[in-house]
Amino acid sequence: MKVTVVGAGNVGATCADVLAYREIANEVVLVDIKEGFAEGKALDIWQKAPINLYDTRTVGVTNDYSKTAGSDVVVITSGLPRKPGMTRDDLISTNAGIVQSVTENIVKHSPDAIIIVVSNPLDVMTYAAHITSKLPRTRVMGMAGILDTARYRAFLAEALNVSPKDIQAVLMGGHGDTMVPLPRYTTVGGIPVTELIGEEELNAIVERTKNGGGELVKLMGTSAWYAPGSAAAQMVEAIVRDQRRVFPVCVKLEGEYGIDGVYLGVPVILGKNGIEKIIELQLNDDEKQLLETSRGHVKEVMEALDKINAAKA
Ligand SMILES: NC(=O)c1ccc[n+]([C@@H]2O[C@H](COP(=O)([O-])OP(=O)(O)OC[C@H]3O[C@@H](n4cnc5c(N)ncnc54)[C@H](O)[C@@H]3O)[C@@H](O)[C@H]2O)c1
Ligand SMILES: O=C(O)C[C@H](O)C(=O)O
Repeated sequence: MKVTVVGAGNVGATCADVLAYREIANEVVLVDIKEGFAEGKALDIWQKAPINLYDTRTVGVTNDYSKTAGSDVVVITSGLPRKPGMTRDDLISTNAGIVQSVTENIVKHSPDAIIIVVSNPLDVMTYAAHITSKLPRTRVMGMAGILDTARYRAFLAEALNVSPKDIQAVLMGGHGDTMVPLPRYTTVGGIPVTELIGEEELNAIVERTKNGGGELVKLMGTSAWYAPGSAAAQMVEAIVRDQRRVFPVCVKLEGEYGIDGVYLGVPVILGKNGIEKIIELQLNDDEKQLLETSRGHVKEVMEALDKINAAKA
């Protein structure tokens, strides 16, 4: 299995490293626009192989997509991260240009690839990659839900003083302030979370989760990478090993949840064909309302992208 990761910065290099040391792919190609940068990162990861004992070959290239040819999965992390005081949506005009040109190159050299978008604003960059690639929606998806759910699970594990391994949760909607954590679908070792934690504390955790990316941007001056890079690698693993994992993933909705033509995080089954199935939960009225708010926000940013593209055309 061959996996390309575009963008050898914080998230891309972390993702490549996880793919390598966990031997999720046989070959990982890292691509960056900065001269020598991807080559350096790939060499560093390869030099770790004798220490951490793995065989995955890592190759770095500067903007040379011929080396990515025949990739089974491509992860797009190229683009600016936000700085303190910015929203993810502030990145739209710069990152749309980058994601669209990268997608053209990917599809030219790997027409059968499955594409996982990580660049922000996530839902709209998934839209950008999808319309540029012209691939079926099952093969172009965005990573955010695994990360947002992991933050929620990590905060819950801390509050309950239990292993994060035992916390199962699902979260829906856009990757931003309007994301929709679902306490009704959160369990701790099979026990509904609401039996273990008070409403006020749970609400505080939900709010912290919604602001999870911003909390890290404030602390570090740039956005997160360990959890995001690992989350993207987990999606790659589900695909290349045909694991049929159930994850929240950003995908174009075509009637599911009563939503058409908007890219939102929903629970899916992820396997060798990409999105094998979209799972439709029976949401209650409050949850439906939250999802509708999220849909409205993502739709607005999608329209902003349409305007940017129309102005360029
Ligand atoms: N979806 C998520 O949950 C999530 C999580 C974290 C970060 N992100 C997003 O991922 C993106 C990357 O974040 P980062 O922290 O790795 O940033 P970074 O600045 O460390 O790395 C980005 C890399 O992209 C490269 N790049 C820029 N234009 C390129 C092009 N045309 N072709 C190839 N490479 C190009 C840059 O040279 C840089 O090395 C940001 O947009 C960030 O907001 C998303
Ligand atoms: O917060 C960001 O800008 C990066 C990413 O979307 C995250 O949630 O960590």
